[in-house]
Amino acid sequence: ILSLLQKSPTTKINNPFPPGPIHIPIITPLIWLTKSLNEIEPALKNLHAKYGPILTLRIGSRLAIFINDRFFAHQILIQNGALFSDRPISLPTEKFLNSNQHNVNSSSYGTTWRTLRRNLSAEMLHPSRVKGYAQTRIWVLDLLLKRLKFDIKSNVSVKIMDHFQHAMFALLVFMCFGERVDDKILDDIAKAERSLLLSLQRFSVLNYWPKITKFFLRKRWEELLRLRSNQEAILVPLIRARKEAKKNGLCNDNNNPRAYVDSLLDLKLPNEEQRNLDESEIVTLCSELLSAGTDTTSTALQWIMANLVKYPHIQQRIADEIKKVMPVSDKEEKEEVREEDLHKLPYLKAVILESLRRHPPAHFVLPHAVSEDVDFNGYLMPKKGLVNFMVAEIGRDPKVWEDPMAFKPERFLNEDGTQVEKFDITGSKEIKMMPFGAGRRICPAYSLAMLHLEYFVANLVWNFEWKVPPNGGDVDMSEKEEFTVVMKTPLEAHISPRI
Ligand code: HEM
Repeated sequence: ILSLLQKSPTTKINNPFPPGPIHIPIITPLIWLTKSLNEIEPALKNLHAKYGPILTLRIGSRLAIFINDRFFAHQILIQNGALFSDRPISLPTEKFLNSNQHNVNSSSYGTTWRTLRRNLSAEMLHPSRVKGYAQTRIWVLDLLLKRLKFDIKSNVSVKIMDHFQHAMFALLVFMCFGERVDDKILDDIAKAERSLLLSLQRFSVLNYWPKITKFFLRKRWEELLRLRSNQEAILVPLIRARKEAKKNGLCNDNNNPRAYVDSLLDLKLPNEEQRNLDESEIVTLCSELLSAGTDTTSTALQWIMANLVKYPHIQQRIADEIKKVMPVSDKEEKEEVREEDLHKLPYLKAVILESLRRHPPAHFVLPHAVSEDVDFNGYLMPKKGLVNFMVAEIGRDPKVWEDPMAFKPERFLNEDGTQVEKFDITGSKEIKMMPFGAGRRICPAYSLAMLHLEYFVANLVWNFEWKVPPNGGDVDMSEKEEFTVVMKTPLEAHISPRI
């Protein structure tokens, strides 16, 4: 209770906080606290309509500022990035899972974050490294197509989300540990990661009055410990196996590109006496890569394919575009669409951008923390205050996007069908949508994610025709919150080989 009564940090700036709804000490902060961000999204939309594009909520002991305006977002994230790129101090359960803020997404804006992010960007996401995993993508595509072909033999329609998640997982596990783990281990890793992700909200209550909850909610604390040790029990053997292989000089040749774990085993933390990461921290960082990359990408894939089922003419146009770049072949098996050819497919890219605009997998970014008191357009943004952005709303702004709820890939094309001046998804010059965030904390993997989406969608359309199942009615595009914002009714499609 004491923490809920804490005063706002003292400040020399006398401006008011941005406006917000009535604050009843203890009661309203607790009400907001019990809900996830996605749960309060509808309330936030109403509050923005009432108070304008910048508003304040007190959530627990924290002051949270929400932005629903692309110019403000640009001012904060790009023009004043250094002041708004910190993360909040993690709560006890979060600290337990993120190794005391030793991963990219949770670490404070400073040397550790820079070291971890630079390592991820240089070692895994640099174009030369991404190229090194081209064979892995071919293998995963083959895996995905085989699973779909197997499924359509016995089923009239296929629930595709599991297949997408499995494929993304296989790909990221390979990039992480440098090996093709068998299906059983893959399943175990996926289950361990998902059960942690989906339980986070349930554990949040443990962060308040830990001394009391440790006693009254002992079972829940034990469950958290069990989930983490289960995750370690699965991932540590893979880390040790790679360490051994590295020692024996078996890693890092053409057949065996450098894995994320290799880079983590070599990494030293400059502001912690150049120490290496310990095993538990490596588990945390690998888990971050897997969870940040799997659900986001497979959710995006599902929304894209749902739109292609809903709008067959858009699907057909992609298929026609691909046909033009494919070599004539007399082989019985279809050739795959190669990633070198993706740049020749502007309509495909437009479809993917339109889907990320209309159905961003994340409706908010991760909370940013303010580094020092800031006078922002006459309001006080206090040090340690949280700032977040209405990502979905910003991409649906009718002042930028005509008929914003309609699915129109042509928005991203010139009249002659070429790409509109390379649409800037990073928002560095101006923000029109921000599915990957923007500025210093932007998703470091946005190019890799775009590559994955283009490569898999191209090949899924090239290999199959996707339709509504017989008697399936229309595709239900309602949203539901999980870790990402997913389809409320998961996509079920009737798929048949494309002739
Ligand atoms: C369609 C796929 C993806 C979407 C929509 C997406 C979206 C996002 C968003 C909105 C953020 C938060 C930005 C902020 O806090 O301002 C983020 C951060 C992050 N993403 Fe992604 N992401 C995707 C794929 C990936 C993949 C494949 C990886 C890893 C291989 C990844 C790794 C990360 C990491 C490490 C961060 C934290 C960055 C930091 O705090 O510095 N993401 N992503």
